[in-house]
Amino acid sequence: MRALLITNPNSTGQRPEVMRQVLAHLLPLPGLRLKSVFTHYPQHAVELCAGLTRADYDVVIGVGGDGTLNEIINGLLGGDAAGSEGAADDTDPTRIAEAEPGAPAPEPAELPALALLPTGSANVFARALGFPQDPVAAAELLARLLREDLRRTIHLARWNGNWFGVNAGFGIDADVIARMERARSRGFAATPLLYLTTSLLAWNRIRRDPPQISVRATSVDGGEMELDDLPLLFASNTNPWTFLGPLPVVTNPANSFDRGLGLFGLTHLDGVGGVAGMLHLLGMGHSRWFERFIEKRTVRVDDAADLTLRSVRPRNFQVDGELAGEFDEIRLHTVPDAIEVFAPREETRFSDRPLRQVLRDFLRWH
Ligand SMILES: Nc1ncnc2c1ncn2[C@@H]1O[C@H](COP(=O)(O)OP(=O)(O)OP(=O)(O)O)[C@@H](O)[C@H]1O
Repeated sequence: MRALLITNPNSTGQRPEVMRQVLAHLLPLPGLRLKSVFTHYPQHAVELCAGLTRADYDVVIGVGGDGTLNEIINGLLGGDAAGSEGAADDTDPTRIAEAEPGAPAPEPAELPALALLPTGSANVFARALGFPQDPVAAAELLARLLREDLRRTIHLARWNGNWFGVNAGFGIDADVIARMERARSRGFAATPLLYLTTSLLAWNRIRRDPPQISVRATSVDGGEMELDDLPLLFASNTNPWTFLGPLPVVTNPANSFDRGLGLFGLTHLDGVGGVAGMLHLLGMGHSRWFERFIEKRTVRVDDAADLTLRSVRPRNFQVDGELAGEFDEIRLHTVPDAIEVFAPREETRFSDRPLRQVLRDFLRWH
């Protein structure tokens, strides 16, 4: 088996000692021919993966966080990375509405399969696939998956021709990422506690100045939905949508890598309903009575094929945890069976954890 290991030295948990232990699990695999490279700058992983086929490598193993994953899938599947870079100043809705949805995706069997070892801060993709947060434990699991050739094909998603694996949206998620990037540039570590504090500040800000997002969604079975003036809206390819340390933010419990995009929104942020919505986002309140209570205040689609999000004015837009620029209109769609991944077969059902377990995990993490 020929493997390309792409390591992002800038990812939060990357250390030489971690790499040594990761390689100690992978190198003894019989028949493995491993080439190891480091990324030298943002978007380098896109260049490293562009045009690779199964004839070059059987598997590309990313060592990094969700940003590294995003670059690898855009390289392998042919995303328009230049388009996302240039998007920062492009807020002309006409141009975006007419944007090409992107070149057709290659067949999964023609591409190297994908694997990811989590050395980022959130690592939503790797953890939602069932990998442990610790990269060395994840490498041990990956070694077994490679040895037994345990792979599955998963859905990915596109935005204006580019690809994403985890989530995308404009609103509070993008604002939190913008604030986190500012904090990191000032030398603060991207700890879960900083994420939590930043999220609460951003929540307070959008309560005072709600973004007014409208959405048009078509589900895989052809159903349609149109809503306006939502203060909060997320689109996700994974379940959970994100993690705050051990705390999974579960927006769409029925969502998975085998279904269309999940869409989750809140209609109001104020009052008891607003607090309930926030608790729900923090992984609490998946009991039947709580679900019924917030049902009237939430918008949820678990299997969306196509989505158009609009904001009354240009807002930060985030993709897989990285800022992609400011937009007032974005088109997203799901691509079924887009890529093979080495991952455990069994689904991880984060939303089934009882409240006691959620609280225990949260306290242990502190
Ligand atoms: N050599 C490098 N120097 C600086 N930045 C890099 C380098 N290689 C990759 N990058 C950039 O680092 C950014 C962050 O990477 P990544 O998302 O993998 O880690 P993270 O932010 O720690 O994790 P997570 O997204 O899971 O929170 C990516 O946007 C990527 O473009």
